[in-house]
Amino acid sequence: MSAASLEVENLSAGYGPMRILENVSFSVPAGSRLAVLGRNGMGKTTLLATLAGQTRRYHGAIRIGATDIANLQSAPRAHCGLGYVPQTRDIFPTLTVEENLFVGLKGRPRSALREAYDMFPRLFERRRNLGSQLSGGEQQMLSTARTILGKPSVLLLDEPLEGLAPVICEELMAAFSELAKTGGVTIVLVEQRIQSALDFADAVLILERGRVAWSGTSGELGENHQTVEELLGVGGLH
Ligand SMILES: Nc1ncnc2c1ncn2[C@@H]1O[C@H](COP(=O)(O)OP(=O)(O)OP(=O)(O)O)[C@@H](O)[C@H]1O
Repeated sequence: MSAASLEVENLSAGYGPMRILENVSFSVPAGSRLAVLGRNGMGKTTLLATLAGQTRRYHGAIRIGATDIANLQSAPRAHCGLGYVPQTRDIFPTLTVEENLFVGLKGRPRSALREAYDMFPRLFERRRNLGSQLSGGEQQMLSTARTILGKPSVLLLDEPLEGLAPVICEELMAAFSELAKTGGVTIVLVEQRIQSALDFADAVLILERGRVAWSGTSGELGENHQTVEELLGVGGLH
């Protein structure tokens, strides 16, 4: 699939009766990169999980290109081009790296595995290792590569750098940037490392208690120290 736009309109969602997101609206043009920022517990993961169809949606539209996917279950959303890499890095620990990647092929030929190995050469080196034998960074690479093999047009990444050493973070961010440049995919990134997110993204959305508190370009936020301090609770970018 090629990159598609993502449009979210008046989205309210939560868990059972507990409303977390309130009237969230934003749009991400095809092929561009949005970073979703916010302090802990502000609804970032809930937003991605809602886009992926894994929470209770009260109302609102979610469009990939011209298709409204809001009433679809998770699996058909994936068929419409939505790729989701959750914070939990849902890999299969008892399968090898290569077997994990097979799951992502979704009917594509085995030769397509080359795309995953080109993106993350470490996975090729460890292709016969079990998922449980991978480091945190390698698990993140595997989870991302498996999703990418499904050729999503919109890719949701939830805190891919969490708990990883700086050198691995750089490796991952470089791979994501390369993917965004050449892979024909629209990317929504939830990240705590603000500077990494700003370096990566074209546009930024800040969530505060489940609502959009600020949106603009990465450049605008980088210069807006007051907003960074008020909404992200940090004195400077890191
Ligand atoms: N499965 C769940 N059931 C009920 N409430 C939940 C569930 N998951 C999250 N919440 C609540 O929803 C709110 C938003 O949580 P969410 O994980 O979306 O925030 P976040 O911005 O991603 O936080 P963090 O940066 O800490 O990961 C929090 O108050 C959290 O306690």
